[in-house]
Amino acid sequence: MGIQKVMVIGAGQMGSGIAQVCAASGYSVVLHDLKEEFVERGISTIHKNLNRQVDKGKLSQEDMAETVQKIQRSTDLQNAKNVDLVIEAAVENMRIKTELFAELDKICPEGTILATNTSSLPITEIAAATSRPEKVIGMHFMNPVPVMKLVEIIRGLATADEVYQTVEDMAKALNKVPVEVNDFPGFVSNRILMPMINEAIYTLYEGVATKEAIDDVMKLGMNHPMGPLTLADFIGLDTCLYIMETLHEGFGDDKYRPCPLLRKYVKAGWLGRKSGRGFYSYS
Ligand SMILES: CC(=O)CC(=O)SCCNC(=O)CCNC(=O)[C@H](O)C(C)(C)COP(=O)(O)OP(=O)(O)OC[C@H]1O[C@@H](n2cnc3c(N)ncnc32)[C@H](O)[C@@H]1OP(=O)(O)O
Ligand SMILES: NC(=O)C1=CN([C@@H]2O[C@H](COP(=O)(O)OP(=O)(O)OC[C@H]3O[C@@H](n4cnc5c(N)ncnc54)[C@H](OP(=O)(O)O)[C@@H]3O)[C@@H](O)[C@H]2O)C=CC1
Repeated sequence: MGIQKVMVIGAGQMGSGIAQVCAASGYSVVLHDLKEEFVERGISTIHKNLNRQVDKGKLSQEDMAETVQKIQRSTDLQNAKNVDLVIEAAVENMRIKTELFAELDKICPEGTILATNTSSLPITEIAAATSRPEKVIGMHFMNPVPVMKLVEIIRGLATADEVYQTVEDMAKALNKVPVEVNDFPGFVSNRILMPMINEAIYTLYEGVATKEAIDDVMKLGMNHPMGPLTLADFIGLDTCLYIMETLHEGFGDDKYRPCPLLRKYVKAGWLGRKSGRGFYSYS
């Protein structure tokens, strides 16, 4: 099962990064989002990242041009009709993902693998929206995609071994390190990371310390590259809330209840770095 052409759905922070690394490794990429302006925003992020590498002398102008020209823009899902692999990186919402997968199942050729970059949602449930659950798999990249080495690969109940192998090979071709995990809420990464972030938000909510102090404790005391509140802003507070809700519902255990302050910020539209304000302000 050779992968040559990939559609990435969602041109946000994850989708743009995934499109960039796929194109840089020689794959033809179709970057799809609902509106042209979102696709253009994703393309401009890719330009910014590649330009940074050119400025540092890590990438030549020619290689940058070659990468950029491998990315085709799309606002019509029918463009999935001739791709070998779809990597879905739209918003963390089960209804949106199952609707997309049901539609892709109708559009894509029989052999096309449908992967999702979901942070926490059950792969098996997403797969059940299609008539090809054996070709549905989780391919969970980490943020920022061009930098982080891990790709968590999640098998759904019906995922075929051959499909797993193809996706693992592709992750290696992208110069990433694949790690296989089973289909449980939050997989491994967010089952461990997100309760820590949620606890940091409770620590702020209960007035134990300022946001800066909480971040400093974890950065200087535990050597984390970013404090948990800075990291929450970086991931997106909406995504953090959706993940906590998936853990809470999926395990039925109140230890996963999202902090009310997180809910309040998301309701206010304070989504973190991507909206200009979260725990911190970004101009
Ligand atoms: C929610 C989920 O489902 C799963 C997740 O993704 S959870 C989030 C996982 N990610 C993390 O935990 C990230 C934690 N933070 C870090 O590792 C670091 O702060 C960081 C890599 C983001 C930045 O590192 P830093 O040392 O502070 O900054 P800096 O020196 O400027 O950058 C290091 C490199 O990353 C690159 N970089 C930084 N931010 C970037 C971005 N947003 N996009 C692309 N590249 C970026 C820089 O260009 C630089 O590249 P070179 O080594 O080629 O020069
Ligand atoms: N942020 C992170 O650190 C990580 C996130 N993830 C996962 O990746 C996915 C994307 O997250 P992220 O990139 O941060 O989110 P963003 O909000 O940055 O981007 C999501 C993009 O998808 C678009 N979109 C929404 N619905 C559709 C649709 N039906 N069809 C096509 N495009 C759509 C959005 O458009 P609009 O603006 O109109 O909504 C937006 O441009 C989520 O599932 C998330 O859980 C995985 C790893 C890390």
